[in-house]
Amino acid sequence: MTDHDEQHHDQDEQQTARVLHLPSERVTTPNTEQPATESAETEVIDGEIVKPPQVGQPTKSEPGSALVRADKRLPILPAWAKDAEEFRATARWALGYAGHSAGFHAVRCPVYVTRVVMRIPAGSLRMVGGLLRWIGDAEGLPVRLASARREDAAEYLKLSQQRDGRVRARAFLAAGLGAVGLAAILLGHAVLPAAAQWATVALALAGLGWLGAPSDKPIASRAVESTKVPKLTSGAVETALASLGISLINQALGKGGTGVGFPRPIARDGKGWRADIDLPPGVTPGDIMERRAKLASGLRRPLGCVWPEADNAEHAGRLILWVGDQDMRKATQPAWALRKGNRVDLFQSQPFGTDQRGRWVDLRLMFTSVVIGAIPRMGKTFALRELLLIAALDPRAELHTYDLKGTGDLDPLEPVTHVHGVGDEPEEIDKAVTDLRALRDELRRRAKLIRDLAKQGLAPENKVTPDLASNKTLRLHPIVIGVDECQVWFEHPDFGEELEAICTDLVKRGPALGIILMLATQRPDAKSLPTGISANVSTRLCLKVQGQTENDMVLGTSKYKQGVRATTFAWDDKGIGYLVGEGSEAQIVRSVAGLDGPASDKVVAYARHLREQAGTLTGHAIGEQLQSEQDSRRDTLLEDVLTVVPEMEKKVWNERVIARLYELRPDVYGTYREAADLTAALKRHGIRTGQVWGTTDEGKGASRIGITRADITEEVTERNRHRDAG
Ligand SMILES: Nc1ncnc2c1ncn2[C@@H]1O[C@H](COP(=O)(O)OP(=O)(O)OP(=O)(O)O)[C@@H](O)[C@H]1O
Repeated sequence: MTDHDEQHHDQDEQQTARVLHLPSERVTTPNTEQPATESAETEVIDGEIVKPPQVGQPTKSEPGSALVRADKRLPILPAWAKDAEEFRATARWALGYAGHSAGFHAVRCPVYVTRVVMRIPAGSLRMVGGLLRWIGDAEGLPVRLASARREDAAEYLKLSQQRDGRVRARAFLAAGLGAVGLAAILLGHAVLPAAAQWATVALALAGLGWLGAPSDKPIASRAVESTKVPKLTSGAVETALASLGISLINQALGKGGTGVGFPRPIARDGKGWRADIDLPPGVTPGDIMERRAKLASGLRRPLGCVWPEADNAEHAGRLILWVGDQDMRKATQPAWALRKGNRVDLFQSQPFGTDQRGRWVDLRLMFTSVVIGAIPRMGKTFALRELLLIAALDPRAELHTYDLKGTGDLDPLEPVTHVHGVGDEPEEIDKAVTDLRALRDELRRRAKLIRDLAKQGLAPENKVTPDLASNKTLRLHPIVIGVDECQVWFEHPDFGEELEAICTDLVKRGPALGIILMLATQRPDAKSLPTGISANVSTRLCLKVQGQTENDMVLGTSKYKQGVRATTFAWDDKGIGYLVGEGSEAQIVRSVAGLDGPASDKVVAYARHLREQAGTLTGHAIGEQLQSEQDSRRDTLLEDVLTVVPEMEKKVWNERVIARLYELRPDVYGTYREAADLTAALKRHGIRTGQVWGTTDEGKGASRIGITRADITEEVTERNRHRDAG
């Protein structure tokens, strides 16, 4: 997307301004990148050629003011203070932490009191002993003894005199303080209320008890040790890194090594701790991510809490380690704004899932195409169905849903979908072929229409705008096609190539024209997800996969090398995957949990209600069947009749037209046996047949049922005129 596009989109958003959700992070940002291709590794996609600096040469100073420096400014406020949701989460954590400590100590109060009482004698002795040692100048004793051992009479005499003076002074001071203390006690006893007196006595006894506690056994136990979420410390991180068995790290952490760097303090980030780590030279975040389970073991945390990531904005050795308080797969997700139904505008970003920090990640479906890949049972269908549910909540969107596995996972969408295919039986494949051929024609119609509208200044970016999509007469509403287990189509022996060609076209040209293709597959390889499609798709979601090839097939070339590895997900990480949105960095996202069949039914019920109000229920949703391939061929009946009846033949008997039609297309017109068949077929096109005069092969004149060519010409002309206008 160009800047211009984005500006326009912003305008669109302003025009249709309606706050649906306050995202903390947008997935959709302007995309200037070309989709990854197989050759992307060797191609310069974007950027300028920069001469590498010569070693040992002085680097040129940057032009401009001496005050302008390339120093990186750290944010004034920490991330958690800038986002309302995060602020609340952090405050909740702090309050919880304080509450826990308070509760912990409150429960142990009787134990603490007993400990204090038991330690009062020892405390008293310690206090008296300390006082006597102070008055007797005990600290000077070793020096005096040393001078006595050396038999240095002069020095000993000097030290003794000093000691005598000090003892005298301290004795007086102690006696004075004692007298003042006694007077204060008597005064307090006379003037203070009884409660204050008891409190003072208790405080004094507590002080004695505290004094009597051995230093290795404090009176209060440590509350933090018993909290479920220990603070992440640099020491813990280093221990965990050292447990990974990476020799470069072990060298760095060993004696005389450089250690690992912590460019900023470990701090709270959302519902967890974030550590930015400079790994030793030669170690990449990918090396750590591969050993996520070992890292979790080293940190003594559940696997679902430990999320190492590469920081692509920094150098290749910078790791961001986020350690959540709770296992991501068990953490309760904040409520999904669309769960109870909500009108949606597909031109705006909608909440799709939550990241590790529990923040919503939004996705804009318009102008995109989606591929979802994962091994079976990881939540692929749930994610696809969620996207279709979001689409269903925009009453303008026309849905085409294909559940090629045939288990009915997409059936909840039946009340709103325009075309619904289930399974891979021949008639279902026929239906899909017919539908996709029609969609290809629709794509062409839209391309032409957008071109015309752009000339009139109505489509400034040569793509569908919210206004154009809402204009019913233009028929530029969003069309959303969701296909689960799409490999069934592309591997089909007869139609595979054709379906692949159409889908490739839809992925490439569809987004600008308001056609959104979403494909999900459990076997992301070149056959089930053709490269023409995988290279051009703009939004990718990859749940757990087994290897690098599948990873890069779904997420884009080189993603594995860059450290974006969906192979690191565990078997229990259901619904958790890497999401690469349009022009945005890969991020870990968990799709909406608990969006099962009954929950989907509720969303669909609302979506249907919206469509009933908007009058946009069509096709399968209102019981209309998609015209079969044969039916759609009959659409060319009028043209075919005009082909077989030359202009000079004004009127022709039905039987003769049927014979000629059969010669033209035996497979289509083989079912026409008598004149009435043609009469019935023409009637569906609004054409009436009647008695017409003609001559038999033997030259005899007769009146039989036939057509008037002019009626058909008129109807075809009229229809073409309407189609062009539409
Ligand atoms: N966001 C999520 N949070 C928790 N569990 C989830 C989430 N998404 C899906 N699941 C669970 O994962 C399981 C598998 O989901 P789903 O049927 O979508 O997998 P699939 O990859 O499509 O499997 P298959 O290939 O067999 O169709 C379901 O039981 C579902 O409850």
